[in-house]
Amino acid sequence: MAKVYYSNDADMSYLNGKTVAIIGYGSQGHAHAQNLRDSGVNVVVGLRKGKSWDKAVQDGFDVKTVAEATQASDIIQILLPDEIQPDTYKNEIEPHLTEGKALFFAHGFNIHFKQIVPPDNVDVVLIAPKGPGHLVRRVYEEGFGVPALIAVEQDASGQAFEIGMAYANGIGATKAGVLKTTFKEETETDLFGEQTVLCGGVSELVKAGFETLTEAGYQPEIAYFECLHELKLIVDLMYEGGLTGMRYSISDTAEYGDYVSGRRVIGEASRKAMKEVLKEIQDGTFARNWINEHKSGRPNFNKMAQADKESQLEQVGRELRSMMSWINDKQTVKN
Ligand SMILES: NC(=O)C1=CN([C@@H]2O[C@H](COP(=O)(O)OP(=O)(O)OC[C@H]3O[C@@H](n4cnc5c(N)ncnc54)[C@H](OP(=O)(O)O)[C@@H]3O)[C@@H](O)[C@H]2O)C=CC1
Ligand SMILES: CC[C@](O)(C(C)=O)C(=O)O
Ligand SMILES: [Mg+2]
Ligand SMILES: [Mg+2]
Repeated sequence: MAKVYYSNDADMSYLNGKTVAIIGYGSQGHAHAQNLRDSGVNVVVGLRKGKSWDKAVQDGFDVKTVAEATQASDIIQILLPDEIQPDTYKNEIEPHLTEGKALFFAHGFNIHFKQIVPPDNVDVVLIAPKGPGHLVRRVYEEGFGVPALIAVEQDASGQAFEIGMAYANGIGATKAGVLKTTFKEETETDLFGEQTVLCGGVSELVKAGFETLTEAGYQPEIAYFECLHELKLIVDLMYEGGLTGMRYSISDTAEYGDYVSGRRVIGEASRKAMKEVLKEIQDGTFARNWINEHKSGRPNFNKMAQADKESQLEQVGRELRSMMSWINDKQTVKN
């Protein structure tokens, strides 16, 4: 079982006299910066000129270039998109990463796959909230916290874990619980989860269900409601009460169908495919492919994204969501 740490295990004095640079002010960046500031920590934000820069200034932060923010700080939390991090690190962070500083991440990809190799004389720590940044901020404002993972890859100071726990406390995570892991475990399980279940698995399941119904002659709008729209209702029930909670709320007819048909759809073939995906994550094949895809201008990524955007499922979805006043879909085209 994972070891879990709470507020009593954190000592904020490890951040006394220290400045934290939050590099990036997107989903995670704005939440870490604001929560730490509200917890009394001295924060600067590192960015390039643009939308996020203006927002961070508007939110009252001392905003600097990434190089200046790194220079001015003791703890540097990199909250840039993962594929951008290696170049920004090389050009703007590494030259100012002097002995005794600490490099923080919210996802282990670049350390685990050696796209960033920090010097031996700095701490390397992971604080990964298990929720999107806007939830991390909202729950903190409500007086609670979102659970997070903590991992130490390099402990140059001898205090890397304690500094990490103080940081986790500053963003509110210790109120919920902070689970100890490693960069390897966080990276591999995060990639596995998003590819096979949360993003890749669910998207393909939805597409397959929608196409099966429409090919059988059912109306696309009805297929959309049954295979995508209602997913949220079911996921919300799972989120609140696990599989048992979800099954408590659905009809017995649905529950019986769940038991007898679910495993026919996600059967041995899917489990075998999941094992293959996991192996390619573990042996670095996926990381190598993604890094090369990004470096070569993302031709396949763009092609696949475009194909799904133009699919009947997405066209019907945009139309139907425009009828739903409570949904804020920035992509919905209203007639
Ligand atoms: N999103 C999430 O829920 C979670 C994310 N993570 C991890 O957190 C990290 C950050 O992800 P996320 O918050 O989603 O990222 P976002 O895409 O939301 O934000 C990225 C930020 O980086 C800035 N940025 C992009 N390129 C540069 C650059 N070249 N120089 C300076 N600033 C730049 C962007 O500013 P601009 O406006 O200028 O583009 C923006 O402020 C990643 O490691 C991710 O894996 C971990 C857990 C959950
Ligand atoms: C599930 C997607 C995720 O892993 C996340 C928000 O945790 C990501 O990389 O965006
Ligand atoms: Mg994740
Ligand atoms: Mg991820």
